[in-house]
Amino acid sequence: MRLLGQALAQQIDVELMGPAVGFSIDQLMELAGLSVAQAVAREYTPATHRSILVCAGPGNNGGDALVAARHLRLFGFAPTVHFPKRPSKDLFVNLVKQCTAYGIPFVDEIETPLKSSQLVLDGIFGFSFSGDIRAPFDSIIRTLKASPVPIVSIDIPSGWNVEHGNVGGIGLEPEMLVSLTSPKMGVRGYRFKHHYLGGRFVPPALAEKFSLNLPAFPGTDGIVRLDDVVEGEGPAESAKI
Ligand SMILES: NC(=O)C1=CN([C@@H]2O[C@H](COP(=O)(O)OP(=O)(O)OC[C@H]3O[C@@H](n4cnc5c(N)ncnc54)[C@H](OP(=O)(O)O)[C@@H]3O)[C@@H](O)[C@H]2O)[C@@H](O)CC1
Ligand SMILES: [K+]
Repeated sequence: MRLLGQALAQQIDVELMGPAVGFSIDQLMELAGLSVAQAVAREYTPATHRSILVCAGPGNNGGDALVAARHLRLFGFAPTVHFPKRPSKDLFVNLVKQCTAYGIPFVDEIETPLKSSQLVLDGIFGFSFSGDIRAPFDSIIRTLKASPVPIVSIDIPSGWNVEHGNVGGIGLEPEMLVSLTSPKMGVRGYRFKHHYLGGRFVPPALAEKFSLNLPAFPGTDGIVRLDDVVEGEGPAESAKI
């Protein structure tokens, strides 16, 4: 697999929604979030991990988390959402409405709900994260790091540099990662207990154009389990992007 740096991940995102391919963000987010929920349900059951604290950030990684929360509810889990910084775009307003319509509660702080959660879904930051972690997410990430509740991260563990990984150890340390499109360079060599690839939406021609070398998704599944250690190596030019 070709591991993606920040600029390349963003470029592929733009091409998926560009004139040649024509996806809308709502479509991609629905498929991404559904695949995250499917991966969670593959490894955890409502019998053992019913209460899931979903932490949603201000970008599309947060949108994926809201979509995943809705599907997890349908799969028999009981998600609770913390979404402290909400974009005013219709997409996010409607995702919140949908979660509410499915009976999913929103909470203003995480300390209390974390105590009664069996799993955390980390949709705080995705491939556009950079720099030092700003409030309120700095304290959210500190609280999650101090908790023994296992974490599932969407696309990249929050707080990790997309290309250089968990710099300074400030990021989350999830036991499961669901990479989207293709794993990011920052997770190279890192061992997760469970690592899936989701987001089965890349047209073959686009995968070929960017030499993604994606694994086959089995049958009708939207997810594929990856080896525990990401061994993928980008072609020389990905390091420069
Ligand atoms: N093609 C695909 O694979 C698809 C991928 N998808 C998903 O989209 C994700 C990428 O989404 P994205 O581009 O919206 O960025 P993402 O990282 O969620 O949020 C960035 C925001 O966070 C903030 N922020 C940044 N740094 C910060 C800091 N240090 N400290 C504090 N805040 C910080 C900053 O917000 P601001 O503070 O400016 O309001 C910025 O705007 C991707 O990972 C995948 O999950 C699918 O939905 C669709 C198809
Ligand atoms: K994340």
